[in-house]
Amino acid sequence: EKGSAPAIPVDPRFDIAYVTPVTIGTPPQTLYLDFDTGSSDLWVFSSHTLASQVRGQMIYSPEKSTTAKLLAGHTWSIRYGDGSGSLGNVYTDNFTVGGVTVTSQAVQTAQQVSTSFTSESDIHGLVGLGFSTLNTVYPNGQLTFFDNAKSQLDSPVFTADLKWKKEGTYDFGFIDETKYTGEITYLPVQTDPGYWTFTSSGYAVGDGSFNQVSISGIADTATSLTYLPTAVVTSYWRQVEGAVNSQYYGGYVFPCSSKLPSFTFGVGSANITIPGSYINYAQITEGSPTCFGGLQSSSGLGINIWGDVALKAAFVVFNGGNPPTIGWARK
Ligand SMILES: O=C(CNCCc1c[nH]c2ccccc12)Nc1scc(-c2ccccc2)c1C(=O)NCc1ccccc1
Repeated sequence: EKGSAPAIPVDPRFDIAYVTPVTIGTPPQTLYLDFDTGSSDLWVFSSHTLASQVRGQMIYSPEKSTTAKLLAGHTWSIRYGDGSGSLGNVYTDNFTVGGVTVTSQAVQTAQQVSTSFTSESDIHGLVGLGFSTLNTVYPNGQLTFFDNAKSQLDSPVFTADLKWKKEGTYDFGFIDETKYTGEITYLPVQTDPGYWTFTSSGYAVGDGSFNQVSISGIADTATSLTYLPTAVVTSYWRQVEGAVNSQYYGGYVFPCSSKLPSFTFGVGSANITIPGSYINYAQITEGSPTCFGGLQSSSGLGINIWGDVALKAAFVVFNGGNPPTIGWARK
């Protein structure tokens, strides 16, 4: 089996996230979910979510699905690094994305969500594509959609082809050769604690010299920006006149009129180049002459995150084989 589904940017002004249509239950209920390689819970806005915390999101109503089954005595609660989070109960039901169906997928129904999720009416939940060890369901952890689907896929892989301000795709079970140029470079993945963690071989700013330095970080489709070590990020923004690391705005800001240099990162003996335009993330407020950078320091996080700003410059293969590996190609 194999499938393909669109990755639709939530806000065409700036790619804060990408959502993908899925159907849950019988008869099928359609929701648009954020596919997330940086976590492993599949949770949705639901008929159980506090009404005051729902603002236009589509919801999953298990009571309207003839195939929904409550996973009695199970609950979940997740907290993301940005302080956002959600919690609730668990059902199993039919879950389909891009034509691939898992018949008894654990679907975590939210009873409560934090304000950042309430305010994002285009995101109706998340589909965790990290390793199932990160799943928060208690007392028994549940498998991700990919772990459940793996055995029925032609190949135990999924790929991300995210695009700048345009619709991209997630493919399941196959690698579409038309989506990339040159070769795919595969790297080993550290699966502990459960992220797709790999080590980049270094970086270059614009057409400057390449700095050979190992940068261990996670490939995260649901983190908008890219967070790298301070030394790397400082050497990038030093090339931009007027760029400052603003305490007030919580990161590097710069004059929107700047022409930003590209950022190249090493993957084995190959490399991926992020065009400067991808690193001009957004005006700090509508109409402001000051813009917020898409490349920020990871020093406050304790982890380096290759988020959408980096991923959308590449074709990325998440290989769930034994051992798992991650593949990068230019496109
Ligand atoms: O959680 C995810 C992926 N799901 C995000 C879902 C989500 C959370 N608000 C959302 C809002 C909209 C859509 C999806 C989400 N990735 C990881 S791995 C490690 C960290 C981390 C650990 C410690 C400290 C910091 C990060 C994060 C993290 O918190 N990223 C979000 C972020 C990272 C930095 C800054 C802001 C956000």
